[in-house]
Amino acid sequence: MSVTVSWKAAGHALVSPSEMAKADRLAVEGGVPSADLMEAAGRAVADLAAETMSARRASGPIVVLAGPGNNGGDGFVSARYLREWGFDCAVMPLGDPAALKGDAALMRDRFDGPVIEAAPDALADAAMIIDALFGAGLNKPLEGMAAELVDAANESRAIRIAVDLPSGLCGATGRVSGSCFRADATVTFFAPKPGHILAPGRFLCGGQDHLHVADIGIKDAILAKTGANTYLNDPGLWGLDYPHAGPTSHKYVRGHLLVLGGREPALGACRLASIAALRVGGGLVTLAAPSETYPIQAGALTDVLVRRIDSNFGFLGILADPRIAVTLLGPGAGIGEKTAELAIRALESGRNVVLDADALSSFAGRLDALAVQNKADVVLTPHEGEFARLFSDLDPNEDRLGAARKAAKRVGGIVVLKGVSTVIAAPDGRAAINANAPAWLSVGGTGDVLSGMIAGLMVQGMPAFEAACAAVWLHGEAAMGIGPGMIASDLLDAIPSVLP
Ligand SMILES: NC(=O)C1=CN([C@@H]2O[C@H](COP(=O)(O)OP(=O)(O)OC[C@H]3O[C@@H](n4cnc5c(N)ncnc54)[C@H](O)[C@@H]3O)[C@@H](O)[C@H]2O)[C@@H](O)CC1
Ligand SMILES: Nc1ncnc2c1ncn2[C@@H]1O[C@H](COP(=O)(O)OP(=O)(O)O)[C@@H](O)[C@H]1O
Ligand SMILES: [K+]
Repeated sequence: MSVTVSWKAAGHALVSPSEMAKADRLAVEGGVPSADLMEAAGRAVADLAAETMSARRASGPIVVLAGPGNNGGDGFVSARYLREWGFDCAVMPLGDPAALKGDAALMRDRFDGPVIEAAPDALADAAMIIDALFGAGLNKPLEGMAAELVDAANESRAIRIAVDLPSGLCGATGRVSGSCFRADATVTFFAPKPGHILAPGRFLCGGQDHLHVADIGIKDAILAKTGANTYLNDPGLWGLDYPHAGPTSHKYVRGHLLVLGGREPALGACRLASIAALRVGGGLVTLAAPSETYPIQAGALTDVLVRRIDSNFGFLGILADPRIAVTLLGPGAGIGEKTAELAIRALESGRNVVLDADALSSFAGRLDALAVQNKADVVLTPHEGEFARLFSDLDPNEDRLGAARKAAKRVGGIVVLKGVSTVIAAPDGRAAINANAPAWLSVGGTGDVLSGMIAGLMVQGMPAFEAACAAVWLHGEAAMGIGPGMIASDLLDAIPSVLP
């Protein structure tokens, strides 16, 4: 038996179902018979099924649910191998198997084992259920017998394996409407799809350690020809751009960041961001504190330079220092005209700018005010609420990846759409999906730490998209290492342990 490749070893490009269809077409045009692709796909499913039966010491019947398209064809192939290897395996087709076409019909004809009538009750005794109902071709919510079979499978005690995608899950968006197969493990082909990584899809595939990517004979060189520009966020994506300190480093080489100070009640937010920027290697951080908060900030901070500002002019005076390469505005800054004005001036100054929290909300409903001529990079880090205030016509709940991409194009900057599946999108179309963030990050102040980390990497010269991806990944990794009960300031202390 061949062993399927775990997704972590399979590189970090993700292909959408339509890019996958293109890869399939190019492989066939390049001389690979399409039936060979299906044969390899079904074989990989059988490999994982057999390995799982043995690893779990399971015995008993295996039922393959086979849908009306090529996903069903993969199912027939897997059933043939499993019977050849001595397993008690039957195929339960959805609808009339005589209606199968093309390669799927060929694989139906090659299968000479039992074909049983679709009946949810018949799944109760299965030791394993293989879901080959729908994959990339899913185009509407499951209903009728398909939904009943999936619901019965989810309720059964059987081990559940999904072919390509759990049926009901959209491969492009990770969305589910209606029933969806809940897999213990999933085998996909050639490359993972965004839907395997974006929540809730990630959890329905069995989790990241249970997503297997099988080589089915499509050459790696085809990947570039599909136009795929979506990535799993991991160090392979940004490691080469990571700014390591070297013998010639000094604090000015490592960059000087200016952070706009906060107001009541979120006085600590700008401190979290400032310290986070230093923790990722920023050389110097100046916090511009409004005069009424100056004594508090100066008293609370040891490593950050604190300067008093009496008005917007004071901030602009500090910004005039040519050594300041990046400005971060937003954490605790207060929503309103003053903050918006400073953000615009920072953008106009040609500095790289990170806009977070209140600096984003200050542009609610008037995004056009942000569209200033800025030759440098701008990074926006909205959570879903802030995203909705800025981009009311884009719905991340429909298509998180697409919404972040459109937003990035619209503002001409990097958009970091935060949440359980943070998406980092660039105006040139690149996008990364993050998958290492634990749920205990959902506590006040963690977003401030993240924007500080992004600014702290950018100030060292790391390109904006890579800096945002690196910060999001390191932020997740640091949180993972702390565990439940974490608060935002714990992250600051944990950052050094996860730096590359
Ligand atoms: N693209 C490739 O390179 C390869 C694809 N393969 C398999 O082919 C699959 C895609 O095959 P298809 O394009 O035939 O699509 P599917 O087998 O996913 O779906 C088949 C048909 O079901 C219908 N359908 C969709 N959603 C439905 C719903 N909710 N209720 C009822 N009917 C519904 C649609 O008309 C669709 O065309 C992949 O997921 C994968 O398993 C493999 O054979 C290997 C190679
Ligand atoms: N359920 C979750 N799973 C993983 N990460 C989460 C979850 N909820 C929130 N986060 C992360 O926590 C951070 C919260 O940021 P934000 O909402 O801006 O908080 P704050 O403004 O209080 O700092 C973001 O990095 C976000 O991606
Ligand atoms: K499936």
